[in-house]
Amino acid sequence: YDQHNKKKLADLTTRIRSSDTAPTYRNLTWNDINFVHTTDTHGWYSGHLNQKQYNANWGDFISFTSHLRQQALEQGQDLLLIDSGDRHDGNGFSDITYPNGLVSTPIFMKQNYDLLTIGNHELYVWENSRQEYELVADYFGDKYISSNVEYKFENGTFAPFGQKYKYFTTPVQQIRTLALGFLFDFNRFNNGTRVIPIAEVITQDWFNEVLQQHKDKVDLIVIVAHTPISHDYPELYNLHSHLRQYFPDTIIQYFGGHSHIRDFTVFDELSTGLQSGRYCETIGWTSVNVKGNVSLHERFARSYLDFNLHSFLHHTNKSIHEFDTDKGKHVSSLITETRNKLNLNRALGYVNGSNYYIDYVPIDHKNNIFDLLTSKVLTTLVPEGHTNTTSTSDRIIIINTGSIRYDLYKGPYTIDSQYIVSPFENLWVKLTVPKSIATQVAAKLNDNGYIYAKGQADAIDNRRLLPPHHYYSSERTKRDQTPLILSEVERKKLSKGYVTFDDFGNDGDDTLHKPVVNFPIPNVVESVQIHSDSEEDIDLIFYDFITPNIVWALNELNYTNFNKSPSLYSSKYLGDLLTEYIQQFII
Ligand SMILES: Nc1nc2c(ncn2[C@@H]2O[C@H](COP(=O)(O)O)[C@@H](O)[C@H]2O)c(=O)[nH]1
Ligand SMILES: [Zn+2]
Ligand SMILES: [Zn+2]
Repeated sequence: YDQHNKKKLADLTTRIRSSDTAPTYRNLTWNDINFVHTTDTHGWYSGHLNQKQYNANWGDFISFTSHLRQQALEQGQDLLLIDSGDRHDGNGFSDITYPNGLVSTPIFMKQNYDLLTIGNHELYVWENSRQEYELVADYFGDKYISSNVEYKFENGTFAPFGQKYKYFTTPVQQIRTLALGFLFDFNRFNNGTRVIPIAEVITQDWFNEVLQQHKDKVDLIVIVAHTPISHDYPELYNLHSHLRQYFPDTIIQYFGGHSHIRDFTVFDELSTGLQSGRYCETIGWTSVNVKGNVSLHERFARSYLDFNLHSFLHHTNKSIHEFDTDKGKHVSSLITETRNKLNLNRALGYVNGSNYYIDYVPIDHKNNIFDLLTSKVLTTLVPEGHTNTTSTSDRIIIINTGSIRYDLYKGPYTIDSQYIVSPFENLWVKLTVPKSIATQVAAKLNDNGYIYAKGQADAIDNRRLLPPHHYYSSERTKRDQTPLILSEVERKKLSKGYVTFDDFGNDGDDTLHKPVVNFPIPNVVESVQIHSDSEEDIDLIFYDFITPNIVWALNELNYTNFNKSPSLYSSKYLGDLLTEYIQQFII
């Protein structure tokens, strides 16, 4: 804890002292009921050790919410903590253990959430689902809401993770609340679980009986979802139309996730949705006036808080010396101890020259990580049983961009860095196909919009498996942030960060930033390694995880004459390949 806090204090004092970088903040708007939301934390509970603007850890977050709860109480208002799932995959803190999350999830659980639900990353591997059911859902009891995801017992029966719904009255304002939880129509769940699509749930008797039973007893509906709230992703909007049949005049607050963006959308005059980014970069805030006949903007307010101590001190009006609670301090110590035990900070190499970004630069830019992978790193992939690549024949290697989880920053490259960038332990498999076909597969997989494009959200659409890194739907654009106070902003140098344009405008980010631009990234990228003109068939190599997508693309290309189960090409994980490349070459 001391080591962690000394570094943070040092960061902080430099920032506070050098007033030209001290950020300009937008304050939170409080109301009858206030919500703090996290989603897609993906194991980032240590904080971002090399990004000051996200330098708070889970212990700081616990201290922060403890002060917010106190403030709500003093103001005679309610405050609820909500999480929308995806709690590992993408950080060494969660992924270095088997199963993922073994030591990180208990730290996540130290935060006393009031409502939480399950993400798709809790469903790929059965061990994670069992941990989620037996540890997390069991611990949170009726606060864990999952209306459409179930866990299968050995006897073949199913039960929801936690509860299918929760009906309760809030402690301060006595707001009668019905809470439901939904995962998007995810079809890669392991066979010890199942996901019932929202479209099916709204036809089920149990669901409509719950709505019918509560239709005159509810002041507020809360939907905790691991489902995007963007307008061009239909599932929650279809749910909303159904709910409005039973609750035409009830306030409905949605909390979304999965697409890793900051977002706030208006469902109707009495309903909005908040989504709170990813990777402990963002804490989402929304407050709701549940009384009276007020306008949309008087009823709802939202903020996106940068996950850093400076922001937390500002919003709680605490000094660094009075901020840490005992529990927050304890969790910070636990994180430091656990990281040391896991040896996560052990350097494996060094990234010298520059950062390699996922989408801060165009996909073909020399500082784009996919350019580094396809033009350099993947050329070093050696077939199983071979010792070098000299003998490799012409080949094309395809990876899904969703498998690369974060930028590669210059400086020490540690065990943690490897998991942060490329956590998935996928085998490489191959199909030998005509060159003329192999060269079209990546384009075929990229010529489809992600599942958010209208009409493509149906269950058979296997393109859902390949979302771009984080998805800004077509109507989302990046605009310069309206300065809070022009003269103040002119005088201060803004740091780069999120500038979020949503249905309420672009004043949601609590910290003013110079916008980072997110360039579009495709579903897949390919490393084309063809050196001869021969018309021989070539090896098409890809992660075993994306086999369904490759098979889909080959069928779409009317090429069906292949063995449906590809053969093993290499068991060298991409993360290890990248590490070896960094150790071998100065990049
Ligand atoms: N190559 C692999 N990609 C994977 C694997 N598991 C997930 N993924 C990718 O992640 C996204 C979903 O991430 P989310 O945080 O947005 O839910 C998924 O669509 C894949 O692109 C894996 O084992 N291997
Ligand atoms: Zn996620
Ligand atoms: Zn997800």
